[in-house]
Amino acid sequence: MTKIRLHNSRTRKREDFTPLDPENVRMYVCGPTVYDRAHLGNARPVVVFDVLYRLLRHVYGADHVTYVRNFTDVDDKINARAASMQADGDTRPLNAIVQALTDETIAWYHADMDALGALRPTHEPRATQFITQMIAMIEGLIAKGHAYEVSGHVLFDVRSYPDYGRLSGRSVDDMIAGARVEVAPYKRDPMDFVLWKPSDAALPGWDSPWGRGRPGWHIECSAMSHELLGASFDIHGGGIDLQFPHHENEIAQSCCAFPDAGFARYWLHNEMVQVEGKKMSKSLGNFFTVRDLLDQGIPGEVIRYVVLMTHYRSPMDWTAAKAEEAAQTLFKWRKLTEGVVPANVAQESVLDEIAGDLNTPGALAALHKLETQPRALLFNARLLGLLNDGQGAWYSRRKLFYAANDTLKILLQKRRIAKEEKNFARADWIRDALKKRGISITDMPDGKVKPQTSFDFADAYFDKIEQSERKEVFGDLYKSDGSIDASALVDRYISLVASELLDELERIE
Ligand SMILES: Nc1ncnc2c1ncn2[C@@H]1O[C@H](COP(=O)(O)OP(=O)(O)OP(=O)(O)O)[C@@H](O)[C@H]1O
Ligand SMILES: [Zn+2]
Repeated sequence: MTKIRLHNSRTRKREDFTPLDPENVRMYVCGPTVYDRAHLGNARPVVVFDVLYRLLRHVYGADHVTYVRNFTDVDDKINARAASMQADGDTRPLNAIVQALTDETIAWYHADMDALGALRPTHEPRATQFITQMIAMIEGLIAKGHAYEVSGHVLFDVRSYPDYGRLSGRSVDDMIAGARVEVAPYKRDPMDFVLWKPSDAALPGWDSPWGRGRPGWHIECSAMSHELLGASFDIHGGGIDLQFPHHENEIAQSCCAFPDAGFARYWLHNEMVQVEGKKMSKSLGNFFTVRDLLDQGIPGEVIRYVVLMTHYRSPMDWTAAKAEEAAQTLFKWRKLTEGVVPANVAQESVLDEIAGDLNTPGALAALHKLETQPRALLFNARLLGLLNDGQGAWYSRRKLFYAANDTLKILLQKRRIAKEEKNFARADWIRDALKKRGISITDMPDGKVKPQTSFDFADAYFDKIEQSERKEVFGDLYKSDGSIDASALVDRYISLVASELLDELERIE
């Protein structure tokens, strides 16, 4: 069996991975707070843990892995967004806005992450569906002396858990000094964090022993992982920005609620997507969404490849050069594997890299060496979630486009040959047919031919094409604002005319 080795943030060591139960390997990853489109940073853990999920499925069998990734659909950031929508004129009650906002954001998230070739996790619990379990867990923590109620709030008492801070390797006093902790008069210790807080009538809220209120963020993950994976499970993942305080707090809650269980055994954290050295984040406003990239015509598979180019424990950034390199490689690989039946064997060179703490750049390098074996290339690329069926539409479009480019070359070559053969009627037919469609060709001194047209012809052509067909013919040219570059449109127009004329030539000959 393939030996999986993972860097465990908790021990700060690379460890052999042995699941509690190989029949049911269990992983929990913190999912998004749903009030906005996912940015590229949010997509990174999705891709990273999808690679791990695929690896576990490969090694233990697809039916022997349970992967849970939650949706945080109750949160002050969601309430704030809903309130600002109300301020902007949305007349619905706040609760209705929150419901619509979270539903819509989840649908976007699914569409965007599907486009990246990420498998849907086994369970995608919404926090609001597990309020009962959260309340029960909080009651248990109070009963054991790990939490206390003050004026409608329930707080976790960090001093009651001596291991608090172990995950991030800090003492409580260091954390107080370094962190921006909310100081509140009702806290016994500034590090104590909220398990439950009161909601006024307008805000989402649930009845509880402490009055109508809502859960804190951290308790959501403790309750949902316990409900769906049990008190002990194998892997817990998320971005490094969650290590403290979120994961520290999850550990404190779960280990105090179920002291005989171990909670999560392997902790994995992905490093951040950065923009000019800073974490990409909504609050800094330095982000672009996955949807922005897709709308620019960058295929999801290319975005995924760019993410895989960097090891998950190193910071990464997005550059146009990387996207270009990814697109060229994937175009080549799709071409090599067109119509090929995948070999059903994982290549050690690829698998060892993935199993060695998810060394995806190493795995990509190993895939390059498989280019002479298309069947192996296809199977092993799919271990990384690349070259999936149903994700190659961009390839077909691009191929069509290249083919259209080729047809222009072929057409002009036919004209050159006709001239050489003194078949001037044919050479003139080509020139005149192009001219009729607004494309003039100039013979350059170096023997090359330069096609030229005015934008008006391209534009008229565009207008003539049925709305429903436009996506097929011009889909890859649209920019994120919905417009098409004039020069891209003109180039495409010339290519399309050339292929039409080639067809016509074939018919009349
Ligand atoms: N720049 C980033 N790079 C990598 N992962 C990130 C980045 N920003 C957020 N994440 C991860 O995305 C996942 C979803 O997190 P969440 O929805 O809480 O993001 P967020 O906190 O709303 O984003 P932001 O930090 O932009 O406000 C988490 O696992 C988090 O660690
Ligand atoms: Zn979490």
